[in-house]
Amino acid sequence: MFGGERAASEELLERFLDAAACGDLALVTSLLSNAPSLLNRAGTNGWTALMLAARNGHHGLVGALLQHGCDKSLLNRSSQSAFDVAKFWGHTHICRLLLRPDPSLDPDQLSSTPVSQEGKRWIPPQSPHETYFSAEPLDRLSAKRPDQDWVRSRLKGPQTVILLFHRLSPMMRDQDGDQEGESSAMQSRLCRFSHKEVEDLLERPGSVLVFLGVERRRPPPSAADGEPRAWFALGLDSESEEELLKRSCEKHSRFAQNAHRDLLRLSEEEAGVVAQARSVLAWHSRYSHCSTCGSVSRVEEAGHKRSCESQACISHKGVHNTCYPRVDPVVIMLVVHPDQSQVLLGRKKVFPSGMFSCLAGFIEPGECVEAAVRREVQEESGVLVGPVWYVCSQPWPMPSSLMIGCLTVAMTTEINVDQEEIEEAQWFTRQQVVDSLLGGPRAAFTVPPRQTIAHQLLRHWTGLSANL
Ligand SMILES: NC(=O)C1=CN([C@@H]2O[C@H](COP(=O)(O)OP(=O)(O)OC[C@H]3O[C@@H](n4cnc5c(N)ncnc54)[C@H](OP(=O)(O)O)[C@@H]3O)[C@@H](O)[C@H]2O)C=CC1
Ligand SMILES: [Mg+2]
Ligand SMILES: [Mg+2]
Ligand SMILES: [Mg+2]
Ligand SMILES: [Zn+2]
Repeated sequence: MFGGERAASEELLERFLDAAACGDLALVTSLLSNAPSLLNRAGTNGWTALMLAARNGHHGLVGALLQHGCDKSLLNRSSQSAFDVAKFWGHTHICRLLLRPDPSLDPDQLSSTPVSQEGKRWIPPQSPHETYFSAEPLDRLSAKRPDQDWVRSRLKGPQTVILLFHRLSPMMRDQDGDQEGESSAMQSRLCRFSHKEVEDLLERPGSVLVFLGVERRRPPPSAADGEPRAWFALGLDSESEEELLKRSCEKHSRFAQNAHRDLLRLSEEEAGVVAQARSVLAWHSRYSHCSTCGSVSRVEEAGHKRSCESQACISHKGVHNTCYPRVDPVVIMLVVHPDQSQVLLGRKKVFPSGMFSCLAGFIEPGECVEAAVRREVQEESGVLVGPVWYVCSQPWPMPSSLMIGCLTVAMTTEINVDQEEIEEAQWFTRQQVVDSLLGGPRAAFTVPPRQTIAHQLLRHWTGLSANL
């Protein structure tokens, strides 16, 4: 290409990218009709039109660029995809658009992982929810819980869904029928039962029924009773797995064997439902007796409260902390080096080899989030930290943690691990973190799965320190 032509081409690209940044749909469309090759071209720092439109919240333009078939897997020089940019700036509606499968691709292509020009992969998340386990597809209707007649009538509703749990594991089935597969991309679904199918199980000794809520979407006009569909969880610890599995007419049904692995294969919506159900059932299984006087306690409020059978017990007066399900707050923090270009990650002995994650620890009584962050970082790594910022949270139903995700800046850098809990801690550079998030041969360590808040904090930090 001659110098003059190149300058004209660069000028055209600049006009095109400017139009995309401003959300000028008419100009973008007209430039594309004359020069279709502009679609995936990148300007300074590797930013494409799609990234600029996503950055500035231009929903219509993002949709139009996708319809033109633009490549949403491209990464800029800070290794950010258009999705990362949209998520960073809080444009959830654009995130949703970017996650929609591309109808023009054949199904085989859809399942393959996109590859960028530089050969780096962008692994699309499943949905724009802040964190896995945090979706709230059901309206919990907590005010209805004490109304036993209402709860009973919803339980018998023709559309009602009942989930079966055996020792805190939900009955589920793998979409592709592969029970042994290890791929985290493999999807599983919860097995759903009607009232009729499990009616007899409700009466079994030790069974616990928990009302989870009703679906937010309106029922179809054809719905038998016109009521939104209600969801319940039924915990059965004394029955045998085999007996319960016989009730499923779906092939390959099974109970989750390893919660940390199997529960991460559900859709975001079902994971949100399981987060509530599993934590409440775990509390019932460990608190069958009153922790104040030792008497037997009974289930109340549709599975959301327990009351001591002894009328004389002081747990009936004042603040009944022992009567409600547990939520254990945990701080999880990404410690940023004073030079801002590295972060501190640690390895627990139980981690798979090569995996490093954020430091974390339970908040203790009388401690605020900031103090817990400072104490746990010092205990586990010997590093002293200063300011603390909240980023996002995640329910973690193993069994009832609420992870409070923070960023904090170190004031000292020398590492001295506690050896009890953490066997190794290390500072990693931004490039090492980015390469590890992308996977592949350049990864310096294995990152925790994308469903964990530790993964999300790492992504958040690479976004913050990128040129967004
Ligand atoms: N989603 C995510 O990304 C991540 C989730 N997590 C979860 O966070 C939780 C806590 O992290 P972890 O680093 O283990 O915590 P800590 O650093 O506080 O250490 C755990 C130890 O604290 C004690 N402990 C257990 N339960 C409690 C409690 N309710 N309150 C206070 N101390 C307790 C136990 O000691 P002892 O055994 O001696 O009783 C346990 O070994 C875990 O459940 C873990 O699964 C952690 C990291 C990442
Ligand atoms: Mg810890
Ligand atoms: Mg600790
Ligand atoms: Mg601790
Ligand atoms: Zn009591």
